Amino acid sequence: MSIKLPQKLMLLGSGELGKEFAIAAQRLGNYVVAVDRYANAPAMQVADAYEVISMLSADDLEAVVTKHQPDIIIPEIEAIRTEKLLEFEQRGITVIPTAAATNYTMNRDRIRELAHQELGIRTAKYGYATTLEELIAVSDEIGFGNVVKPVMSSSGKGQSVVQDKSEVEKAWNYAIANSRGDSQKVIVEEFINFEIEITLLTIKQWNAPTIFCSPIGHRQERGDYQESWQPALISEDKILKAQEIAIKVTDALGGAGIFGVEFFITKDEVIFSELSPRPHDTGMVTLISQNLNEFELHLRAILDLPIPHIEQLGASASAVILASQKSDSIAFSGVADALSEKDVDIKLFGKPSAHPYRRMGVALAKGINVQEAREKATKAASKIQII
Ligand SMILES: Nc1ncnc2c1ncn2[C@@H]1O[C@H](COP(=O)(O)OP(=O)(O)OP(=O)(O)O)[C@@H](O)[C@H]1O
Ligand SMILES: NCC(=O)N[C@@H]1O[C@H](COP(=O)([O-])[O-])[C@@H](O)[C@H]1O
Ligand SMILES: [Mg+2]
Repeated sequence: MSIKLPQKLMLLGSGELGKEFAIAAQRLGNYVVAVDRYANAPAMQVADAYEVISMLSADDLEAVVTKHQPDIIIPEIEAIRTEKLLEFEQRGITVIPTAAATNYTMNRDRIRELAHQELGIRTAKYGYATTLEELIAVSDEIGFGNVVKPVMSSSGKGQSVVQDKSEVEKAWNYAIANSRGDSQKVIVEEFINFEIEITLLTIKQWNAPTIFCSPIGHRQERGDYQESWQPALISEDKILKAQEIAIKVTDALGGAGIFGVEFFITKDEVIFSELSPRPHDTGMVTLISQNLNEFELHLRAILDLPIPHIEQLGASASAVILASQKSDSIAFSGVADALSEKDVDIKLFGKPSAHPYRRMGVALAKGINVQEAREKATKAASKIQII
């Protein structure tokens, strides 16, 4: 297969990850339509056209696809009416990585069943609940501490760590209140006491073997990523084990594009957690750490362009810049100060409004080792204030 350029690409979801993808796509002259639930979303600012719709509405999706006639649809978030994507695919539009893959990963339960039940991959012990009573019962089976998450959510929304029985009701209410769409189902997972958690960026190509980036280590708070670094210092045999699992899952999902495959690494085990069939937030470190970043890799894989070599450029890190309060008028201070240090870069996403913990930007750094890179990135991020 050889894909002619330019292509008309429709991004479903237009946040910071979509913005960097749109920039990569534009650099090869493609036409980008950015879609999201609110106006002036980051990717819309760099796209040829944009649409504001509910991506959970089949009618809204139909209207924008009819209007723009994209060659390729590229989901950027999980919460999309994925049944509609199956229909578009049947009508001959390419959906990345495949419509079935977006359907599997829209909810945590489907991808978990695929990995654990069908492919026999080691995951945390887990169960589901659709009422508080069920959650109480299933929590007892799984044991404490455990982690309760809505089956449809991302970036830690609605997620809590439950230490004992007295906290179950609070976790239920929090999960249901923060679930995306109309889902009332939660997953309970055994708490894994990992040494490190990693994202293995896995690039599945149309006509070439699957390739990998060097593993990315990360640290999360409230279920949301705070800093990431590359390379993650884990043993070669654990990397090979993670690659083997990533190949299994991504082969089952099919198609082409980058996947962020998440693992918990314990002293003896490599435990599959979940995956994004698209660039991963922790993979923003590749904006500084590689010759081709995760967005360029996604684009090349989608457009069947060669990836002759992925070069890791040395110890690098990213640290998030979070909002601390609600605001509709965003301005930043401290940018000059943060950029005064060598090998430090800042990306500000241009989100039009803020609320507590919303990710507004990211600081990137290179260092003589991972520890120094992390310190530089964290220090740079801390200098940026939202005023
Ligand atoms: N079973 C578990 N044991 C220990 N920690 C966990 C467990 N499940 C989740 N976590 C912690 O919470 C983080 C977020 O969980 P998870 O990746 O499932 O949520 P998410 O909302 O899909 O996040 P994202 O969309 O940003 O990838 C994990 O990266 C990990 O740090
Ligand atoms: N872990 C998934 C993730 O990082 N997704 C990224 O965050 C955006 C939503 O941000 P918002 O909630 O601030 O609008 C999404 O559009 C995507 O770029
Ligand atoms: Mg995750």
